[in-house]
Order: sequence, then structure tokens, then C-alpha cells
Amino acid sequence: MSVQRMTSPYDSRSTAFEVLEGVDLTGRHYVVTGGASGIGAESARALARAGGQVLIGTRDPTSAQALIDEVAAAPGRGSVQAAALDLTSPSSVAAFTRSVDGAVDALVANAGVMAIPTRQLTSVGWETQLATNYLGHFALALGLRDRLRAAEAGRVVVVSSSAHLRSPFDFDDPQFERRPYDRWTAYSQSKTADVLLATGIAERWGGDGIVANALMPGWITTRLQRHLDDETLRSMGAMDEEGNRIEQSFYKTPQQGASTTVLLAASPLVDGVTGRYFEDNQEAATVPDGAGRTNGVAAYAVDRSAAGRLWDLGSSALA
Ligand SMILES: NC(=O)c1ccc[n+]([C@@H]2O[C@H](COP(=O)([O-])OP(=O)(O)OC[C@H]3O[C@@H](n4cnc5c(N)ncnc54)[C@H](O)[C@@H]3O)[C@@H](O)[C@H]2O)c1
Repeated sequence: MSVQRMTSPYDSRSTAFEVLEGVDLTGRHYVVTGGASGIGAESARALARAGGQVLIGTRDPTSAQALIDEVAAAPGRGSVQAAALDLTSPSSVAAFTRSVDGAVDALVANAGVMAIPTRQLTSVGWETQLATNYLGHFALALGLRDRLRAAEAGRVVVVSSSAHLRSPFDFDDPQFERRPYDRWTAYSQSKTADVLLATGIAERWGGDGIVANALMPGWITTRLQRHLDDETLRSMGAMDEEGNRIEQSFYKTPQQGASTTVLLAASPLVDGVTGRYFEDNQEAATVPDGAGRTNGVAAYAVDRSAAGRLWDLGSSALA
């Protein structure tokens, strides 16, 4: 049976402001991880501009002060606040969730790290990219489940990446204990885990009225690329021989990069949509595997049994 793909009137060049034009989020509450920089900051800005009350989870709440002040200075808008959250620390995630009361209309699992050069482990013994991008967000979603249930139709939005097309989740060796550590495979696997997280939540929490979707924001120059050396940036076409960053037509601005996130977090156009993967404000096609592809969602990332297996693995790590 084929299911019709969701479409929206927006495309790769649409901004987060455009996607929420005419949408009134007054009285709605949003949690955005990593919302003090990059795509997360633009998502928070757009949600607040539409009237929403946004709580940013960030390791350093002072880093969100400029955004908090900017929104506070705009009368008639929503608000932005920030609280400490380190996704690599289960106790930090627990403290953050305890500080949230009332309903949460959407959790935006946006924070992430990419291509850490060497294998690093967190306090729970997980490789840092997987721990940050996936496990911390899994713990956060579990901690906020009641808050999402308290909303009329709680949404979970997981910011993944087309990098997931480069690697399925390796259940035999997720922490690179037996295979050599590869920073790109580690990132790609963590982004597959992100799609599986949305798939698992959609499957398990639908009875609570909670929906969950994942997305690829597009390519955007942010601090995410800070671990990349000049040679890698040149090979990506992002730097010239003199070391100047190149603005390419396929790169988006952070405002454009945040558009698919806010569509899924707050637009009525996707009411009730769940278990899907979006890019450029459209639902992506499912492809058999990721080899050689830059678009679409790999079948292994939306596989329900893999999502269940990962749920069990994450639950054991947090127990
Ligand atoms: N920029 C791109 O081209 C691109 C492409 C595909 C996917 N993404 C995804 O978009 C998301 C946002 O990335 P961005 O490009 O805005 O980069 P960014 O570096 O500006 O934002 C990432 C945020 O995550 C936060 N973070 C990192 N580790 C954390 C931790 N342990 N606890 C709490 N917060 C932590 C950082 O402080 C930062 O604010 C990421 O999930 C990334 O994988 C980005």
C-alpha cells in the first residue's frame, strides 16, 4: 500500500518566518535544544515571533541572552528563555526536565555535534556524537512525555541530516569498540538514530496524541563545521585556496535552514502528520539504502523493528 507523501507550499528557499506567516502561537510552549546558535536560534526566533513561548536548552544559558533581549524588545511577540542542558549528562537532562512545567506543544531536538576527530566517551560510556545527537534527546523526550501529553497535540521534531544516508545504525558495535573509530560514520549513525527516534516515538506515543517527525535542514554554514579542517572544507567546496569561505548556491541561510523545523513544530499544515521525514519543507521519498544519495530517507532509518531495538538500547543505557 502506498501512502501519499505530505507536501507544503514551501520549498528549499523558504524562510522560517515565511513558513509561520499568519500562524498565531500565542499561549503555545516550545522547547528547543541547542537554541542559542545556528538553526536552533533561528527556529526559536521564528517561533517567538509568531507568539510562542520558547525555552532554549543550552549548556551555557548566557549564550542565549542576546536572543532573549531581542525578542523581549519586540512588543506583541512571544518570549524566549534559556535553561542549562547538557545532553551528554543524564543528570543535566533530568534537572532540565524537572524545571519544565505546564504543557509543551513541541520539543525540537535540534542540538548536535558533527565529526569529532577522535573517539570520546561520555559519563555513560557512549561515544559523544551518538550520546549528544541521539541518547540525550531520547532521555529528554522521555522526561517531557507528560508535558507533551498535556498539550492538545504534542509534537516532537528531530533534526537529523542527509548524513544518515551514509550509515545504518550498527547494533553490533554502536560505540566503535571493535571497529576503528570514524568520525563521519559516527555522525551518520547518530543521525540515523535520530530518524529512528522519531519513528519510535510516532509508533509508541501516538495513543497519547503525540506526533513525531524527523528532518534534514539543508546545508548551512554554522559552528557545526568547527571540527572540519581546511582541506575538508575545500573538498566540500566550502573554502577557496586562499582560505576564504565560499557561499554556494546550495547552502542555505540559517533562516532558510530553520524553515522545515518550524513547519513540523508549529504549522497547522502538518497537523496529525507523524512518523515522516522531511527535507526542504516536503516529505522525502523513502529510498532502499543511502548509497550515493544526498536526498530521501533510507528505509533502514524508518524501520520500525530497528526503532524498537534502538529504544531498548537507549533505555538500558539510561537505566
Ligand atoms: N548546518 C548544517 O549544514 C546541518 C546539516 C544537516 C543537519 N544539521 C543538524 O542541525 C542541527 C543544528 O546544527 P547547527 O548547524 O545549527 O550547528 P550549531 O553548532 O550552531 O548548533 C548546534 C547546537 O547544539 C549545541 N550542543 C552541542 N552539544 C551539546 C550538548 N552536549 N548539550 C546541549 N547542547 C549541545 C551547541 O552548543 C549548539 O548550540 C544539528 O543537529 C545538526 O546535526 C545541520
